Amino acid sequence: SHAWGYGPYNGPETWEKGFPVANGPRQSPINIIPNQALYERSLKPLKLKYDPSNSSSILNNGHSFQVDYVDDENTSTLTAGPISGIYRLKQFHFHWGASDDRGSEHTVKGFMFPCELHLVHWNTKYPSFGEAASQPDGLAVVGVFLKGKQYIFENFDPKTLLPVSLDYWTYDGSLTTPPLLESVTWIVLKEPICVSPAQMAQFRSLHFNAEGEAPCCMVDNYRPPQPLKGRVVRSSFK
Ligand SMILES: CCN[C@H]1CN(CCOC)S(=O)(=O)c2sc(S(N)(=O)=O)cc21
Ligand SMILES: [Zn+2]
Repeated sequence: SHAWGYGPYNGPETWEKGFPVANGPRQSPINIIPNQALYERSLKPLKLKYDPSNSSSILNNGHSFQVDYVDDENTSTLTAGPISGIYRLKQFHFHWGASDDRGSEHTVKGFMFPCELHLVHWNTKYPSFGEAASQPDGLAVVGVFLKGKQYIFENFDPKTLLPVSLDYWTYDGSLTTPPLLESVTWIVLKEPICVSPAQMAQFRSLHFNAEGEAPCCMVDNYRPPQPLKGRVVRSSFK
């Protein structure tokens, strides 16, 4: 079977063939309707602790580009928020559009941002990332919207990718790419961060395919919103 992707013949509408869970009860992304979210004051603030020295590599995996982290210690972790226990940062990556009118995976009242960052963490109650990825409480992904504006990065560690406010929406969902595992507690931050048009142009200059082949720009690598199927989205803020 041909590999999954985002094109007309292997895109999100075809994924159910290889991955029947595509029509499962807790698929991601979703459209977030803020005034239908349930404020829960018992939801704790997120605690994100990142050690920049844990970053190990950056690679184009043919679907996005991702920065991988060394995850054999609790030095870059997500705790509190809607989760219990300690989740370790495994990698972060992005999804974006061919133009600024689309690209994010989650939408807010139908609004699409040009880009969305995903910080992927796994539950250390399981022996490994791979094991955690198949458990209903195995992963926690922090989603951050990106919008257009001039934005300078002073130095580079995941903290600099986070907005001032860590107010968030949370719901039980899945990977947004195959294998679409329904193992993700989604934590979507309300406040976007800013990137410049030049930075978005850099994203759009990446390619889906390998060097030497006819270049195919890596754009529109997002899955559209999936049915809520009765799930409740909770918010950490009023
Ligand atoms: C291109 C492949 N993407 C997936 C690879 N991984 C799954 C590994 O299965 C054992 S993963 O856990 O690193 C994640 S998180 C994620 S999203 N967009 O929901 O945040 C997609 C993937
Ligand atoms: Zn993602």
